[in-house]
Amino acid sequence: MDEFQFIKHIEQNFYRQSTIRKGTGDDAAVFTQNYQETVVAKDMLVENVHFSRKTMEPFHIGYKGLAANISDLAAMGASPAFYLVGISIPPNWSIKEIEDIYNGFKAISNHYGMDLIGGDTVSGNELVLSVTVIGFVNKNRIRYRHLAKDGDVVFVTGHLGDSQAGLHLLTSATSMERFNDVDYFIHRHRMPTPRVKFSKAIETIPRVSLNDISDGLASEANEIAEASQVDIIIFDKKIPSHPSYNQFPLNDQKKWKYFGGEDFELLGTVSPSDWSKLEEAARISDTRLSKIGYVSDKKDRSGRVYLERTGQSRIQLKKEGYNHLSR
Ligand SMILES: Nc1ncnc2c1ncn2[C@@H]1O[C@H](COP(=O)(O)OP(=O)(O)OP(=O)(O)O)[C@@H](O)[C@H]1O
Ligand SMILES: Cc1ncc(C[n+]2csc(CCOP(=O)(O)O)c2C)c(N)n1
Ligand SMILES: [Mg+2]
Ligand SMILES: [Mg+2]
Ligand SMILES: [Mg+2]
Repeated sequence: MDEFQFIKHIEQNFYRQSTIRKGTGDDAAVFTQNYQETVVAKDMLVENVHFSRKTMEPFHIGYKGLAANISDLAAMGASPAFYLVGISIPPNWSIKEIEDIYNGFKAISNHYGMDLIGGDTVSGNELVLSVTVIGFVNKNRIRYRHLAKDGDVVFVTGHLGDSQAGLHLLTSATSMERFNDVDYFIHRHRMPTPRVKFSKAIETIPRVSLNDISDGLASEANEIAEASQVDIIIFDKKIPSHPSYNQFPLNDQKKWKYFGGEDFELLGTVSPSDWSKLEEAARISDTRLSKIGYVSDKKDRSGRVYLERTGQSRIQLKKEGYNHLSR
């Protein structure tokens, strides 16, 4: 199969989005849009950085590559519509394996009614995916990070630390039989759920600041605090974790839930007067929701995040976490 046959092979034969005028098959894609805001994001997945052939099957690579991108749309309040895929294919990957990556894309794109409308195919030494997603959101419902205000409630969806726990189970030398809920943690690592349902369910709330957790809670909370120029206080004991999470070494538990990343949960802030609406949205979207802290209303704020631990002094939670260029 050559490059052009490959493209023919992965093209969709019908489109779900009615706004599409031209998908794949010309020099570029064309879609029409009139009243909503268009939201665009790109995230890459690189062999031996984001995954190894030991930790992920090809299907998972495609699934997670698109899930990470959809998560950024959810973090802006946008509904996913389109995606484009740049792929560099090494000679030692079979066409069957590449097809399975695309089966991963198809599985999750199907779920959100998304269409593949373009991309690029090249050969290379390592498998690299560069995915671009496009979504839409109503003008006054964009969930910028800079929207946090004094006195807001700080919340997070789901459980934190699961993804790195899953990676640990996949890579550590100790036998998996020693652990409970192995399949759960591995699934959370390989096939994370972007919180689109929750993001749509909170549409009735006028102001929410939101960030998705790709680099860890500490990093993402600092991004909200810096962008909004507020101080955030987080309660250590309120961080939600899976009932079996306490089976891992204490140090790892702490490391993964604050600095691990790849959980793709949503972290945000909302006015206390809208908290009950948020709870209702969590209920109807079947999403776990936890109140984990608050935005300080003191005057001397500096865009920092602090961690409150029972019986111990308050410490600053620095912007540490997964960082590609920390060298
Ligand atoms: N190489 C680049 N060129 C142009 N803009 C970039 C580049 N890398 C990142 N950005 C932009 O910087 C901002 C922050 O990107 P970042 O990747 O940190 O956010 P994210 O996608 O939410 O996190 P993550 O990649 O950890 O999932 C975004 O606006 C992004 O588009
Ligand atoms: C084999 C293997 N080794 C390490 C990791 C951990 N990891 C890689 S990228 C990342 C943060 C998010 O990246 P980005 O900022 O690009 O979204 C994390 C936690 C992994 N998943 N697989
Ligand atoms: Mg990114
Ligand atoms: Mg993000
Ligand atoms: Mg990152």
